[in-house]
Amino acid sequence: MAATSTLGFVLPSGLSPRRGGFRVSVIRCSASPLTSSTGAVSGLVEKPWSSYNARLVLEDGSIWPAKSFGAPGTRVAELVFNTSLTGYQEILTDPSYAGQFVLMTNPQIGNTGVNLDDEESEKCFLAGLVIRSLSIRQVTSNWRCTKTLADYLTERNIMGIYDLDTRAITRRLREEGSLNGVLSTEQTKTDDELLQMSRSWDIVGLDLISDVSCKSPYEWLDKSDPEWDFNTNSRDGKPYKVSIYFTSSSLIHALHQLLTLSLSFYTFSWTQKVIAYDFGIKHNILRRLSSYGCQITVVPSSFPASEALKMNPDGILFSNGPGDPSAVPYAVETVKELLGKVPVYGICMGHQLLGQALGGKTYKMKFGHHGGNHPVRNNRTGQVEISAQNHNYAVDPASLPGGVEVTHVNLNDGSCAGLSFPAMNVMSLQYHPEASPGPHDSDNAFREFIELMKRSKQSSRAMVE
Ligand SMILES: NC(=O)CC[C@H](N)C(=O)O
Repeated sequence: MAATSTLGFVLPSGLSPRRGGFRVSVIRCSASPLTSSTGAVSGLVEKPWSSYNARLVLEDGSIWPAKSFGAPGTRVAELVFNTSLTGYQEILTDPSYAGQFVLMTNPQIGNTGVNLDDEESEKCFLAGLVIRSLSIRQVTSNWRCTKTLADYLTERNIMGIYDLDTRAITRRLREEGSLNGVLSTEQTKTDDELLQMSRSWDIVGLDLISDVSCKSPYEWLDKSDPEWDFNTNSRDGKPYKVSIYFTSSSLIHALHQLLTLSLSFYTFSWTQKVIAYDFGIKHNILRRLSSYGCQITVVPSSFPASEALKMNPDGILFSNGPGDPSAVPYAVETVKELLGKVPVYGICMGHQLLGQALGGKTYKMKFGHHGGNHPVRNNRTGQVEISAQNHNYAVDPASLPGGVEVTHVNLNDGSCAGLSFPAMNVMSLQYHPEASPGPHDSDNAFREFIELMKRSKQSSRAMVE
């Protein structure tokens, strides 16, 4: 098989990426500033090849020499590629990447360092970051930057490697599907040992949610920073209000209208109480809900449905989260218990759990969708949104019972990207309306959830009256 070098040259058959990549890289490295294993600029003149201190070994037997810029060690995970051009800090802190190495197809990573605002959770949960070129201290530049990417990863004990042919690896993943791999800086481990390690591990069937979920319930108050809030319709968290206009001069008619409108005002001005099941929730989901006026309680993945119902919520959100939805039957049971009792909204893992709870099946995709440029068609409006996505599993629409509508379709491969089951006030999206990182086209989905909760409240009020 022909191998591609770190500069993208195709090497003759028989040369492994390891040897080929190594030779060509030396040329490139001699033109770059030298770095130590933590990414710090070194004053010493080193032989460039001496900094090839890491290996990525994939289960298909390919070995990719690289330079380490994060934590040292040896870790096994599934390798996925992400096509986002920006937003690496949000990707690093998205808990849905637990159990995965993320390879960024954008070759320039680290240019803007990291800052205090772009965190999507408290920690980095991914197993490691794989990039082509690392921007180091001299060229990290942004007005919000507080730290270099290398220092950030090292402090958080996350592995990072650079200076390998990410383009060739992406092609491999696209052709062969997601591959398991081992990232190692340990020179004492042989290639064979690392290969065996990658082949004896599997993400399928692992419950990764319980490691990333919160341990006890908490209230969430933070809204999107008004300076960054791209959707003025989210009203900055103010409760919903209606304007009252009188069109009749008749006093009786006016009084009647006033009574009717005050009832609807009562409904509209009521902040929506939402319980958010944390399967690995991203902060921007919570910020967007809060900006739309919701009062949110976040609960752990194991929180009993009966307890959630006792809190009398207006709606329940099932969040994004890592790994295989079939590995967490307890979460599917919780979703089932809540179905039909209160309006529900699923995002990504939440969507997959809803798909299963409704009687459908999920399957593992070839290499999934990870990036900020996925076109999705809204079947109801015919409009196309460019969306942020991060998932390796999908709901099989053919497995769903009658009455469940596929509302959104991924236009790259026709896979199911959204569901609705009006009879039970269910809506869900396979992708990320909260973006972070990514385009904001789908933000309206949060408003649709608010409207679903309001409609359900109005109809239960009508039934009581
Ligand atoms: N972002 C997510 O919620 C990911 C869902 C699931 N872990 C998948 O890979 O499909």
